[in-house]
Amino acid sequence: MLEQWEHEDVVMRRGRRSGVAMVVATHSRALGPAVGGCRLWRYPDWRAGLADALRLSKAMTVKCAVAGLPFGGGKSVVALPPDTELTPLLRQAVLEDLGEIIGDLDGGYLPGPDVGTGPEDMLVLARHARKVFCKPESHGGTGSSSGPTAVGVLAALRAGARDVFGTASVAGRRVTVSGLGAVGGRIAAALAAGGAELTVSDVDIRKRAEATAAGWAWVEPDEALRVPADILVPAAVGGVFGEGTVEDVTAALVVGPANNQLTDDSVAGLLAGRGIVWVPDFVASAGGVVYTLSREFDGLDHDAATRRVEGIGDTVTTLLASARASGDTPLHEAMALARRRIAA
Ligand SMILES: NC(=O)c1ccc[n+]([C@@H]2O[C@H](COP(=O)([O-])OP(=O)(O)OC[C@H]3O[C@@H](n4cnc5c(N)ncnc54)[C@H](O)[C@@H]3O)[C@@H](O)[C@H]2O)c1
Repeated sequence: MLEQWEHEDVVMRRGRRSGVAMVVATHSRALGPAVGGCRLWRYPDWRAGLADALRLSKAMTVKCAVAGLPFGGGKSVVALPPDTELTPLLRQAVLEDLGEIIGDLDGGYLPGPDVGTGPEDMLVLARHARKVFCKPESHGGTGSSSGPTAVGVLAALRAGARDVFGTASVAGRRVTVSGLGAVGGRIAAALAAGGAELTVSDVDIRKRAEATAAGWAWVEPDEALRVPADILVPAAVGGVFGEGTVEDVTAALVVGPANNQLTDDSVAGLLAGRGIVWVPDFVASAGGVVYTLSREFDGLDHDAATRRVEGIGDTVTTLLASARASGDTPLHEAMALARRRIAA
């Protein structure tokens, strides 16, 4: 197993308070300290949590490199057993345990929130760790990064629309947003305000009433790829596009925040083969990390940090132009850019 790892450090421990297995994976510090969120999630077993930490930390290295950030990639995963009831006491114990591991790394891995954790949890980690990102604003942090993530996706979407349709405007475009959560909900509202014809989808049926009240069409999640659309925004879970689903996609442009949208990298070629422009998820979803590091590390104010996030649009324009010129996929171009920056 070790022979297959490209990672610099992987620390795995059973929490001494919680008894829960947890991993802190540092993929690369070639460009700077490793940043990446803390995932607190139920897994079938600890191996699945370890695999997730390895995969997600590598994705963070690429995300930071393409976004031009002087940081490396890391991730921490607390692998709760499947039937665990996460009581407030257990939550406190796992966060203290995780904080201790991060503290031992002495600033080599700088955490922030991810699936299952939020700004308040960062206060627990901060008792042990040298630096944590996204503490609540009341404690001097910048809080949740879902707003800036949405801003970055919208910049990527406009750049993609300019490339595919010749205009960045979404007025009159049929757009499907799958997943109306913290990021997808904001994207849907902004697209509707820009005149898009929206169709939305979520596994949480309560979102249907919100969507209907806003005047948006609703589709069940398993129909989201198939419904006629110009642009598809995956804003829910990963693994959306694979050999069995690429054929279903009707949109000419796919761009959204959901992490790890492809079941494997070869799917980028299948999408391109159908004439679909897919903006790599790690490019489109970098707004949160760009904003947070710009504010909390570089000390920029909100407006300046937001301008940096909007720069994701320029990155997408460049990547799509070089993909068009080379005949390679946007994924290939983005990975090549990351490799060049890491090697420089
Ligand atoms: N929040 C951020 O700053 C950020 C940054 C980078 C990437 N992302 C990624 O973007 C995605 C959305 O993040 P979020 O913060 O909005 O999460 P969230 O949990 O707030 O929202 C996700 C939404 O998707 C819905 N959903 C789950 N499974 C679904 C399915 N199969 N079909 C349709 N809807 C489904 C959920 O009910 C929920 O409403 C995630 O993949 C996340 O990892 C988020």
